[in-house]
Amino acid sequence: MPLMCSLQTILVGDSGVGKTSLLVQFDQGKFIPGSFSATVGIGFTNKVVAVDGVKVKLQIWDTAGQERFRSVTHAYYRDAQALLLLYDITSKMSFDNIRAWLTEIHEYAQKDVVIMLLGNKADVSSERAVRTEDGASLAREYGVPFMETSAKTGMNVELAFLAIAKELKQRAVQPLDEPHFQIHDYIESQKKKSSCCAFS
Ligand SMILES: Nc1nc2c(ncn2[C@@H]2O[C@H](COP(=O)(O)OP(=O)(O)OP(=O)(O)O)[C@@H](O)[C@H]2O)c(=O)[nH]1
Repeated sequence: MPLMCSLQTILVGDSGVGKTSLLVQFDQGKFIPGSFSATVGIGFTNKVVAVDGVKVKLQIWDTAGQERFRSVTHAYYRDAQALLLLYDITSKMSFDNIRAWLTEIHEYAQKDVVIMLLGNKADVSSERAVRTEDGASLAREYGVPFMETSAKTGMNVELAFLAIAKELKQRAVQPLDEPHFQIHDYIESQKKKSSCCAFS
């Protein structure tokens, strides 16, 4: 299978929402429970995924959510083609901060960056502080796709990254006058499928 393109994706959101855990789950298929060790600065992982018969290399940058690293991470926004913006469904504050994150993204990232909103820690339903419909409605307001994920169980983790890879790959190969791949429709159809079938 030929390697088609290399794409840069960046994970952002408040400290502790689960950015590193999401990336570890996607890359290694595991969740490391226990004490929380905040990311210092920035790290990255390369992951090759197959999209419609071609290989796409995702270079995924994992940023530190802590305020004191903000100027370091801004520098990486510029080169990103996609951005996964996370909040924690058990933290209302992390959700309330999403608007501020989006303001920063619009200031520093490329105009056509693909943004996806993720409500992580969906496995911790007993401590839920943000309703699914509130996440969906904020995403609609900004015109970005949305899903809830769990870095612990793996729920929707692969789907989030593969939807991004598919969107970016389509943008890279598709002439502008052809009908565009619809990331929202794709995610909804895959969410319905995933309750019964493997991702394809
Ligand atoms: N139950 C549950 N815990 C999670 C999930 N994702 C992350 N955690 C836990 O939340 C804590 C913070 O996770 P990290 O992945 O380090 O968070 P981060 O967003 O990378 O934090 P910074 O590096 O400071 O920006 C850790 O204790 C994780 O084990 C999840 O989906 N479910």
